[in-house]
Amino acid sequence: MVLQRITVLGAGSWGTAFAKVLADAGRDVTVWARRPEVAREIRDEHVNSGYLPGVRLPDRLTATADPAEALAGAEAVVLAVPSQSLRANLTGWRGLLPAGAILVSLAKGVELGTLKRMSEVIAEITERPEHEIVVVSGPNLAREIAQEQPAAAVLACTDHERAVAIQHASAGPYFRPYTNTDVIGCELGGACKNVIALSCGMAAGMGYGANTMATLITRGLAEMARLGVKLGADPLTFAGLAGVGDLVATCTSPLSRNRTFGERLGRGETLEQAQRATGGQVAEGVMSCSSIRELARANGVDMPLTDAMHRVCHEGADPAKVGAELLGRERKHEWS
Ligand SMILES: NC(=O)c1ccc[n+]([C@@H]2O[C@H](COP(=O)([O-])OP(=O)(O)OC[C@H]3O[C@@H](n4cnc5c(N)ncnc54)[C@H](O)[C@@H]3O)[C@@H](O)[C@H]2O)c1
Ligand SMILES: O=P(O)(O)OC[C@H](O)CO
Repeated sequence: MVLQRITVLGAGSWGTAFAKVLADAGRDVTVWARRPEVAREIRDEHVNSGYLPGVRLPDRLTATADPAEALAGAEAVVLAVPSQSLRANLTGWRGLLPAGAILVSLAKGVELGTLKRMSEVIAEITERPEHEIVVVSGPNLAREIAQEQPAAAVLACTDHERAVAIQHASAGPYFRPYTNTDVIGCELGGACKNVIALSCGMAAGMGYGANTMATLITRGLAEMARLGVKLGADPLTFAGLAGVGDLVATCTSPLSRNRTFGERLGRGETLEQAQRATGGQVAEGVMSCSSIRELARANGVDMPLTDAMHRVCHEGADPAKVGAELLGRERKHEWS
């Protein structure tokens, strides 16, 4: 399957950076931007100054604010909007999706209310089988990729052929995509790491150092793997790019919006203050801590860090008190 014409729906940080990856790999790419002025800037000036300032976009990448125009003739459609708005956006685009186009999800989250992974939401709205959906995950901070810093990613799809098609369409000198058939593990890894990154940011904001970060990353990995395995994921996935890889990148980088958001909470800001300061950029963990916590509870899985972040974000709990409670829990074996 050779793909040439690809549409990216969403012109935020990762949508634009991934569109650049595809164009640099030789694909003809059209980006849909919600705001016409963003579409115009990408199309005419080859920049997206609001999301990726200083990055020159390839000439073969164009943009429009008209979804019908963006989607005409697309062989693959990349969904690059935040998790909690994917359902509403996709419902509007449903009738415009070309038959047979491979659907690709960039979103990292679990839907509030339904507790569905993004590929499950896409399958439900489009009435397509899940094997037609490819999930992109891994340590992929958009700004670094847009600057052409080397990185790898995972393309997960239960249909290996479709994953390979997107692999061929996106592989290039600075972007190395691997295929994987464990969609559940890759999606849960991507969603859960945002919550753990919030907790690492919070710890940094409280003045803690490397030992605390390493503890949160490692125990975060333990709880996300516990949930994943319970829901049918391959435990090995969590040792890979969509697990520990993305955890390390997001939990340690000042570029991560989740980590930065958590840092503000750790410094004593309220949720509203932190939201105002991040100026509309999405920190998916803020919502996913609640949906993942609910998913874990429904499946009898213990996720103390996720529960703690829910309490800080949505119940006004004091970070220091929550930290003390985490340390004071019943003592246990590392793997129990
Ligand atoms: N930024 C990254 O480094 C990165 C990397 C990997 C994965 N992701 C994931 O990709 C998804 C998209 O992230 P992003 O960084 O491109 O987000 P972003 O906030 O930078 O951009 C979101 C885009 O979606 C559009 N949009 C449409 N409907 C919206 C709505 N109701 N609310 C908000 N925005 C709406 C916005 O206009 C914008 O173009 C997220 O799930 C994120 O976790 C991001
Ligand atoms: O900036 P964040 O925190 O949304 O993280 C971005 C990516 O998911 C990192 O892989």
